Amino acid sequence: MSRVVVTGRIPEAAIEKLRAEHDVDAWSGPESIGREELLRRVAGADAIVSLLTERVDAELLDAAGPQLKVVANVAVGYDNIDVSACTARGVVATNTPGVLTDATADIAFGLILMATRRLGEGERLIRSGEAWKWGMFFLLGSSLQGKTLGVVGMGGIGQATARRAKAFGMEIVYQSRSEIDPTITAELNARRVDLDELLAVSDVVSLHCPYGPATHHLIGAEQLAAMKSSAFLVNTARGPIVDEDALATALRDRTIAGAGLDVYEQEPRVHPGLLELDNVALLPHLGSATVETRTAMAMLAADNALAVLSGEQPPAPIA
Ligand SMILES: NC(=O)C1=CN([C@@H]2O[C@H](COP(=O)(O)OP(=O)(O)OC[C@H]3O[C@@H](n4cnc5c(N)ncnc54)[C@H](O)[C@@H]3O)[C@@H](O)[C@H]2O)C=CC1
Ligand SMILES: O=CC(=O)O
Repeated sequence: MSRVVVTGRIPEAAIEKLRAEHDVDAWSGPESIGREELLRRVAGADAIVSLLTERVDAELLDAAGPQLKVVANVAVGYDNIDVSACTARGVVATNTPGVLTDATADIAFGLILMATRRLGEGERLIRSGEAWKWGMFFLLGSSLQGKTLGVVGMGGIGQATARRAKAFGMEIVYQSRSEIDPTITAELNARRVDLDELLAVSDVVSLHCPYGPATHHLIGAEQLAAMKSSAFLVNTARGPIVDEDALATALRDRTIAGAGLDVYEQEPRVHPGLLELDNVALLPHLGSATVETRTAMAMLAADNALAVLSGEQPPAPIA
């Protein structure tokens, strides 16, 4: 029997699956586990099932000890994990791709609608108790039909967001580091462009690339200035891909028309400049937050951990 440490609350079905074979120590406190407690608990662990709020770095891996075999992140994004530090210690790192693709694309498209149709503003107005009535020019937004969606990072979630946009009558352009299956781009009638062209031609720019040194502040003042003044920026990827200071300024000065955000540079802190603005829709990192999706993510993370502990190839290794 191996020792499995789970760093936060995850669906019970996944805990039961792990418990059927191993000794499981699952953090179940109402708050996230503190760093000191985490460092203490991982000592002697053979597997760590981690949440994206936990930093898995050399310090944590060393605190676990040389018997550690696997870090199974319950997320597709793994910018919280130092993968080279894992590799250097012979620890397999895994993630949960695929199972959260549709849920996250739904939130990306929800933010596109919130931003372009001013849904948050309308909701806030009703709840404020202020008088309102239908008017020809009341809370006018922007239509999506015939407009262009620019997808930055045409992986699983980028493609699923593009599919939704196509159903809304949008044209698709995309920028991606890797080659995309031509049958998918043909189905979406999607045209590959570089970032400069994408920013210049898109009415909505939606970010779906991973976060890392190559994408830190990929969108800053210069890129925002290169967008149409009528365009919207949507970020469901990771906060630090966007320079939030620059975004707050661009939204305030109407360099761009609006934005929709699910992720933030210093989560859970939201840039105070954004909180003051009406032309940005703000969600609290809800991308994969459905019962079905979170269960599927936790089960995949459990399968990843169990496979490595049995000496098998995990279903979703990071590299
Ligand atoms: N808001 C939320 O709750 C969620 C956020 N995410 C974020 O979405 C990201 C994408 O997830 P998936 O689509 O499943 O991953 P994926 O690996 O299928 O797609 C990522 C795509 O980005 C491309 N890419 C990598 N570097 C790039 C760069 N510098 N510029 C442009 N494209 C680049 C890759 O080639 C790949 O096509 C995750 O890394 C995660 O950070 C994922 C799930 C939920
Ligand atoms: O942000 C969520 C993820 O799975 O990545």
